[in-house]
Amino acid sequence: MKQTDTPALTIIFGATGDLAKRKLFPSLYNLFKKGEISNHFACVGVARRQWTEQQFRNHVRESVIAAIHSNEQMEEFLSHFYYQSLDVTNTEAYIELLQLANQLNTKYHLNGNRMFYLAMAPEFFGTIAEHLKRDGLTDTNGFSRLVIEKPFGHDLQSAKALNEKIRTAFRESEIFRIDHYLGKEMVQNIEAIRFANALFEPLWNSRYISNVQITTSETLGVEERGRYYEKNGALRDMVQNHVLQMVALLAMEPPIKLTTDEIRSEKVKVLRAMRRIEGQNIQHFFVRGQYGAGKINQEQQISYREEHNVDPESDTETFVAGKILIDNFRWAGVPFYIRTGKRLAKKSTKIVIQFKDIPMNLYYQTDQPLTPNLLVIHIQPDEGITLYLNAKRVGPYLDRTPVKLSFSNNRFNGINTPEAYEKLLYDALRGDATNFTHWDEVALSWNFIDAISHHWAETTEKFPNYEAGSMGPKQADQLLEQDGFFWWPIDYLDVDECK
Ligand SMILES: NC(=O)C1=CN([C@@H]2O[C@H](COP(=O)(O)OP(=O)(O)OC[C@H]3O[C@@H](n4cnc5c(N)ncnc54)[C@H](OP(=O)(O)O)[C@@H]3O)[C@@H](O)[C@H]2O)C=CC1
Ligand SMILES: O=C1O[C@H](COP(=O)(O)O)[C@@H](O)[C@H](O)[C@H]1O
Repeated sequence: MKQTDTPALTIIFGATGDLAKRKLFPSLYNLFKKGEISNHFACVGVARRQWTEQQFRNHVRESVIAAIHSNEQMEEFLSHFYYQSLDVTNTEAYIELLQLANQLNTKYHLNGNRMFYLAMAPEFFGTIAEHLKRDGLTDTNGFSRLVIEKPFGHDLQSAKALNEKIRTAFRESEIFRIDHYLGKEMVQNIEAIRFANALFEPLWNSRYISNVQITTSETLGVEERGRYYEKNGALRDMVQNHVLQMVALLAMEPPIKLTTDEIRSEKVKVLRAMRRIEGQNIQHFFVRGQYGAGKINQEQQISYREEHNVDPESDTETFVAGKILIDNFRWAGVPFYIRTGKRLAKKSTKIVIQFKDIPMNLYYQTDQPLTPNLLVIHIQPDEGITLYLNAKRVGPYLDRTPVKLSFSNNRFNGINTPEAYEKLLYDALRGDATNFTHWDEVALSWNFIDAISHHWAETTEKFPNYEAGSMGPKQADQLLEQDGFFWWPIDYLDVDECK
């Protein structure tokens, strides 16, 4: 059986919350079943409510069953779970946690290794980190790692303040900032597609690529997260982190080695090269939207302003489209279009690389342009790659027709590709920080985003400006039309539609 052979105690702060229930416990269970966390593992759940150990174990069991409908090895798995009721703002409480950590260290032979997972509201991140150090939890003869959830700050200034606080207790190499998109199979595949194929890398530049399109659309609204979303909006919630990380992976230079530091250093260069758009100019580059009522899959949806915990006159954006320019030798003049939004027509994340037209059309109907070559990376829910080419249509005429070469990861790896959180937890336990964001990346991303959010805070938009079930406001289409492009429709691109 495969084992990380990394004994460790995982302490989850916010263990009774939504993220722990939906993502963390099912991921730990999968790792346990696959033998990827060893028997030398223990997990302590921390939250305020006064649960017994048994109540907590029942909660973990229910969470796992609800998420992955499996009960196998469950009792053995649950026997590694403990609970500590604690208010993280209470200075006294950490002493008991330290005692429990020490006991479990002895019982499970954990070599003093500790991973602190902060699955709580961000206002607590700094306080917890400070207490962990002050009360001796980080003072261990094994490793001490902090896994920290988003949002990492609200803007550059608050992110810096948070970073300074956590850096009093943890070195940069001990901090694992989660961006769950970096745990997705096909996001990780971007590097392999680019750097393991002789076919693409020579073409991966402004001479051959006309534009890049990244769409990450959701059918969900804000669900129970209205309070959080009101303060953040789509720009901070999705673009600052997930979308810019995908841009960086697509645009970076080949690293000299596939190591954490080399990859991060190339991503940082892309984020530095992104043109910072300011003031009135922003309206030519970025579009915001907010959903009104509408239908998705025949079901009527309410408008954003009617959602729970949302201001009925809210100006928070639930949709962003933008054009990003990367001012370096490779990408000068190539627009990277991005869009993300809630209550759109379909749940889908796709990247389209559109190649430039060939210099001359020799085929029948030369007055009509050939379909451009496209490379589509399907991130979710379908996983795969499609290459759109032109081929000769069967028959006597020199006519051509578009054809697709498709690879579906679902068919290749089976449908159960590991959940992003499972991979990221595994990486953090092994100490591999490649798929976590370095502080420099976070700071540069905020610097880019702040210019837009500041401008938007000073100006208004007529909201709502798109219907639930559509693909966003019409201004998002105009953003491409002004450059002579259009968004490739996501239905047309679906991998499973391939003939
Ligand atoms: N849920 C999701 O899908 C995602 C969440 N995230 C991030 O993960 C983090 C957690 O989110 P989520 O799980 O949704 O939040 P929840 O509100 O569901 O959970 C918050 C948790 O914190 C505990 N808590 C609150 N105050 C205290 C306190 N003073 N002392 C100790 N425990 C406390 C709560 O338990 P109790 O009330 O018992 O104290 C609960 O376990 C956030 O940073 C969020 O942005 C990121 C991506 C997705
Ligand atoms: O980080 C977040 O991501 C989810 C979308 O994640 P996905 O894996 O389902 O694409 C988004 O709904 C949420 O608002 C945001 O905080």
